[in-house]
Amino acid sequence: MEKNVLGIDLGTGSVKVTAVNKLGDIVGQESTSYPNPQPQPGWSEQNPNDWVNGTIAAIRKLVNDDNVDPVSISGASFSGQMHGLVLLDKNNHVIRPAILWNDTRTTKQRKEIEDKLGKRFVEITGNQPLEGFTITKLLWVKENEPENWAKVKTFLLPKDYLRFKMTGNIAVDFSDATGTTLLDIHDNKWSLEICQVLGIPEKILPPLIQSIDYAGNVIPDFADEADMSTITKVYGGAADNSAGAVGAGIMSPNNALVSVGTSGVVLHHEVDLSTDYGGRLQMEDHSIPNTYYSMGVTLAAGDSLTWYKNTFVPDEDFTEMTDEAGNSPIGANGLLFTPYIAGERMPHADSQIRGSFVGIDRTQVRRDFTRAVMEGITFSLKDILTIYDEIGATIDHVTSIGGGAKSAVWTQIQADIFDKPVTTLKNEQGPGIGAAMIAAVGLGWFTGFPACADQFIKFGKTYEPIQANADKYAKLFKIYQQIYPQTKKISHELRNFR
Ligand SMILES: Nc1ncnc2c1ncn2[C@@H]1O[C@H](COP(=O)(O)OP(=O)(O)O)[C@@H](O)[C@H]1O
Ligand SMILES: O=C(CO)[C@@H](O)[C@H](O)COP(=O)(O)O
Repeated sequence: MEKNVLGIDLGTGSVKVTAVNKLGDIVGQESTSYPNPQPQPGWSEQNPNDWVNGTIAAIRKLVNDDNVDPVSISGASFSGQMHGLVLLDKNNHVIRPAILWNDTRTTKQRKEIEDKLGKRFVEITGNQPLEGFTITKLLWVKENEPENWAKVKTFLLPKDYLRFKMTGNIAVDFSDATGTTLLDIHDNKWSLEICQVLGIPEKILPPLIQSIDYAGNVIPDFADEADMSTITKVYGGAADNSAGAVGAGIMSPNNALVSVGTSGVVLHHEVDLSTDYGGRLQMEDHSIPNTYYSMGVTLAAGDSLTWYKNTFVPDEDFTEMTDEAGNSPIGANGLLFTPYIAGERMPHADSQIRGSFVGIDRTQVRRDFTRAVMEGITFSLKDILTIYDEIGATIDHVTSIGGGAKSAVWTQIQADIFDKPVTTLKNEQGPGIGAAMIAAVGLGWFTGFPACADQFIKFGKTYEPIQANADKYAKLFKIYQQIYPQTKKISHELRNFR
């Protein structure tokens, strides 16, 4: 009988489940969307049980509509949206909605950590204590919801909660543990120094596992609900950007990953911790054992386009809308957009900045606005690539994944703005393929990730930069870079009106 692995990509907009056979062929792919409530400006939450129910619904469709035999599913693993805080009580029940990676309510807690630990925090974790990271969310609950804090037995990251519901076992994998910024990245242990200084009880720290570690079989309750078999072995899984890098074959430093999902990411493979980014970029443990990756994150990349579409173009699908933008010229007839609609993380770690359209002219039409949004998101990723340039990294090629890579118009814009060749995957779901690869390596189907990559990764088209476009974008990028410093004060003053 054919054997398959499941890659479960728990994104912010939806969960995508991909079944892949031993040859690396996708034999089924299903997804379920779920809401992302924003109860106040800057807040972003999700109900962890929506992730579980969404995954169950997607797997049921895979089994019943795509005819993936449950007994053929030898292994499953995960790619998960990072940093989100799931708090569990003594009965392992969820205490409050998860506080997500793009929730920026925690500026006060960020400052407290900076005041108490200063540079030492970056030395230990490889990261700054930014609003997005789990540690500031823990402190926020401790300070603002003492009744919930008193109930906390442990905490998990999003995909780790899903794994717990599938296997009954509690653990966090290392690639998501660095994203909490509570892990000492040098010795891969929870930092008791940070816990002590910030008053976080050691007893709530969950056990740590590697991405490729066996984490248990699917338990009968979950198998019944999802039409699965308890034969399926479950493996640790990884932070979505780690899994995305694996699924896109980013295994050397000259090839960067760009991901446009809800967030936007530029990611660089790091063989060790020798490059000191000083917290300007994130540094994370990788799912490939004993390696790391650095990355910069735009908080609202695909999220900006989704906001724009829902608000102004609700009756067209993404493909129609982005294709139409292909008929607007480079620079959208003089219109620029900054995607800071949820604040920004990198290069401007500013929870109060907000987005803007600059240069609106009465000759412009809808396609210009759509193009400006797509270009502005891409400029924000170029801003991150510029940090790598300054540090001296040699990146000569980009692999592009995530929902944004579905659009040929946008991928060409990426090639032109980055002024580098950009390759897509045949199936843009890099994180899902990466998650399936983790299960395949965990099962021992392959000797390691490089051998699995040879079989599982199928590249699509390469978009070469068009020099005339790249030259125009280089000039526009200089203008784009002036918008943040010039709108910062205005954005901050508007805070009280949001
Ligand atoms: N056909 C398309 N063309 C361009 N962008 C798209 C298309 N479909 C979806 N997107 C963008 O991709 C984003 C979702 O990407 P995805 O990788 O699924 O995100 P997540 O993992 O955060 O759920 C959306 O926010 C949207 O902006
Ligand atoms: O915060 C980060 C990475 O540090 C985000 O990249 C999240 O991991 C969410 O990812 P998507 O839902 O956009 O894939």
